Amino acid sequence: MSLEGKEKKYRISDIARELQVSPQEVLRFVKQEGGKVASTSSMVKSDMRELILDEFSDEKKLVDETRKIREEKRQRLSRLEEQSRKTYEKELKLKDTIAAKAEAVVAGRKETASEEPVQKPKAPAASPEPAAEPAALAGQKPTEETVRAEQPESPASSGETAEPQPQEPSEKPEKTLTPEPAPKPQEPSSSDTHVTYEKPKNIGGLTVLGSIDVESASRTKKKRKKRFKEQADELKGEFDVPGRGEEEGADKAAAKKPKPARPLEEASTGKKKKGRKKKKPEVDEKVIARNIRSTISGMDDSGSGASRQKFRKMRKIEREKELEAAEAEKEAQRSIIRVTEFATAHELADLMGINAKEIIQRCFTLGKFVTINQRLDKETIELIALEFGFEAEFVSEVEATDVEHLEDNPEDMEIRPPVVTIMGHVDHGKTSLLDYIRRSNVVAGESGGITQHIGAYEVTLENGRSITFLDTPGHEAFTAMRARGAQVTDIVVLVVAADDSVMPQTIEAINHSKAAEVPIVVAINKVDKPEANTEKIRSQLSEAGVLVEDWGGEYQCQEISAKQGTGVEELMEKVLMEAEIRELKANYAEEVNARGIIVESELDKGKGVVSTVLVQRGYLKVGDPFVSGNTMGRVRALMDERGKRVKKAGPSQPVRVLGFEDLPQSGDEFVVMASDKEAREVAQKRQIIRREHEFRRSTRVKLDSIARQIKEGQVKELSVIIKADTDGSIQALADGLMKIHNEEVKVQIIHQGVGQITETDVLLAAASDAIIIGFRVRPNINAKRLAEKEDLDIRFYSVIYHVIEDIEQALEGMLSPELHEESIGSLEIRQVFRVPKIGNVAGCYMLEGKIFRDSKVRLLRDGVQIYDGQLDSLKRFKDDVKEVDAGYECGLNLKGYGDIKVGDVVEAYRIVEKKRKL
Ligand SMILES: Nc1nc2c(ncn2[C@@H]2O[C@H](COP(=O)(O)OP(=O)(O)OP(=O)(O)O)[C@@H](O)[C@H]2O)c(=O)[nH]1
Repeated sequence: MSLEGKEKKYRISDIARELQVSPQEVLRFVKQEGGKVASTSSMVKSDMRELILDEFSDEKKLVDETRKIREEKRQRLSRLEEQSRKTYEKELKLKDTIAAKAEAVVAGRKETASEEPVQKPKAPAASPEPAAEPAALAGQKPTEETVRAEQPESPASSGETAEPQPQEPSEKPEKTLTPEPAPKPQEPSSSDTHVTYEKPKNIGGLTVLGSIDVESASRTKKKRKKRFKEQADELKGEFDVPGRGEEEGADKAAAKKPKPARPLEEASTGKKKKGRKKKKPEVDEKVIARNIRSTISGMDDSGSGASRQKFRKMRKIEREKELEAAEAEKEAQRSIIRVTEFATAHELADLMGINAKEIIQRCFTLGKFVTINQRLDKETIELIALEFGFEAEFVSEVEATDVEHLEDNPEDMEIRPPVVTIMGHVDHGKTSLLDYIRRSNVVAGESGGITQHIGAYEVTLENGRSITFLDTPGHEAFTAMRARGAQVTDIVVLVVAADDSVMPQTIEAINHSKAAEVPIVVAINKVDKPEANTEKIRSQLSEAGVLVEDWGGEYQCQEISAKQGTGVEELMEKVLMEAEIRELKANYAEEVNARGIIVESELDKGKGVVSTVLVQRGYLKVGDPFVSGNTMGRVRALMDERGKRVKKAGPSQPVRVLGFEDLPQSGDEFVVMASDKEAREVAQKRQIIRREHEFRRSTRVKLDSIARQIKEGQVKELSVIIKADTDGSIQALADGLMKIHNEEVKVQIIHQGVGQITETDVLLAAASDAIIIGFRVRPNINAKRLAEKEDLDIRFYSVIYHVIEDIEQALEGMLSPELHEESIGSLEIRQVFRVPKIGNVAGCYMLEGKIFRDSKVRLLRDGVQIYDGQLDSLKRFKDDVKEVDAGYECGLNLKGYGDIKVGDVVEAYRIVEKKRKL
């Protein structure tokens, strides 16, 4: 009674097994439904079980269908086995009979009767028909046995045994066997001793235990035989695997061949009926086992679920191999130290597991004096590491301070939604596809809140499964992320317009996906257009190395119309199928520290830094302290793409995060730390290293430090911008520069032009890390300021030989102390007075700096130098003065030069000697 009252309970893992889904998935669902369960071995009541079955109804259907198919196949197979078993039994019985008869014939008669039975069995053995008989003529069985006991041959089979029967009894065989001589001659057509068939009729000796209507029985038998043969052929065809069929055939032949030999031996020796019987099952088992194996493997090949299983198996093996390789690499990596440039002696010592003193001593022997906290340059680090038997691998600050990746507990790993990027050529419909998916799945299904662009969004399909799309169409974003070491995309949907063709960007997308080893699902778009030619696209794709499934390849392909929405659902199914094959999993444990990747960041006026984080591990929760790139923070708020606040976000879920101290970059890793303190420590460490880099590494190529930069491998070519007063000067300079030979570095002129140095020249130089050579030209004021700000090297020359010499020496690191021109002030000529005896006098306004009476000056017209010399006089009103400051007017005239015009600029400069920096 109490048992009846007790409701039946089911274990979660059993239900999961039944549904062939992950127990964790079921557990999660039960928890979602409010079930109080602790683990996958917890029990649930039948109503919960119903709920689970309901939730996983698709999976259940699939499982049921697979089971049904398997069951059918198994039944057919066992039928076949049964038939073949019976056939063998029959054959062997027949052989016994024949052998016995042969003995009798040898004993009782003359002739070559002993040969006949040997060949005859061959015929029945070749055809499995008799197997149908026992089933059909069950009533005969006892007859067979009884007869065998007395005179084994005759009743053994009503059909085939008819041949030997006539050898002994003459009465019955005639009745029973009259219809048989007809079929017999057909069977042993290969035999050479058919003649003897006629004779057996006279051989009597059978004991009749009962009579049967052989004619009708044989008709039915024949029919059945025929039917069975057809069935067997059909099944054979169905189960046969190329190559296996032959094997099996060979097996059968092998199994059959010895049989005729046995009766022959035995017939001649006339013994061992028992022994023969004992051997029978042995042969049968082997053949059957082989049949089963080949049939099952045939089933495996044909089953769609099985191919997935196969793939999983392959993946498992692959993963094991990867693991082994990783282990081997780990071993090899033990002698490699990952160090940032400009690490301190102390840090380096820590990394190598030695005392900092040893490093200081070693540096001393190398002629370098360093202190424990002194930062070492790349070259020194490499040298010291080598001295201690290590190889230095230089890493970025983020890599160096990478937060330890903790192992995931396999129990916490659950299937996660795939992350998809849509790629394709311009105008092939990427945005339209994204829009359609979004419209049909997101907006429609949700109420309230305006969907914002957050760089990624999750779509839940009708079947309840989700896909996360990275809303950054195009391979640039994909590649940019990858360049930062972030592999976020699981699957690429490659959109190709059916009314166009495979285009350069399509090829690029394919190459990028392949390089990243990301699977591609092809979407042939715009099939609604009359000019759409999908076959052409398939062919072009195959040429581009993407052979689609319909053409026998491995890439799934779906024809769609992003505009009308046709095929989009199927496309999503294919994406999910691809994801399923890949078994994308993530750690769903509540207690692990979440990790993710920054997809996008922006500075919001009201909210501060807002970043979209794609969670990859664990649950990101409000209040979590984190570090991301060089910044850190504490999660102040989490929002979905509709701006709705959420409390947490799990794997593959994109979420807007508030609480960053600074703007992180997309592709930066986002790691939740145990405490604010730890987060701050890591972030600060990264910031220090970054600052040090910026400080230590001169980003600009400078002529006086180029040799060092070449040595450090930072510079492989010296880019030069030439600005000169005339075309002739440019040609002469360019020719001279191109002749400079240096093994490690080559000179490349990236731009040349006549006229003053402008802001554009400076910007170009800044962007391409070039130096500017001004040959008898000067920069305008803006260009000058920009060059100062950008810390750009602009060199001024008036003699071609000096340019070539300087560059040659610079490349060799032998640049002599530089005679550097320092501009001290500039004036603009606003009036020109003609003074008798003196010549032209300029009325000027001091624009900037100062001018001294003994200053060297050059006259510039439109930035081009037209005179270089000295002042003849410098006056304020009528008085001679020694200097004039900015903002004042003055009068001056140039020594020996009177061709001055309003608007010309007089630049005062001095030559200073600057030591070469190396
Ligand atoms: N007839 C038809 N037109 C489509 C289809 N899909 C996209 N289009 C049209 O093709 C044009 C380009 O589509 P987009 O979605 O902007 O293409 P895209 O690849 O995102 O283009 P970019 O963002 O410039 O790279 C638009 O005018 C769409 O209306 C479709 O399935 N059928």
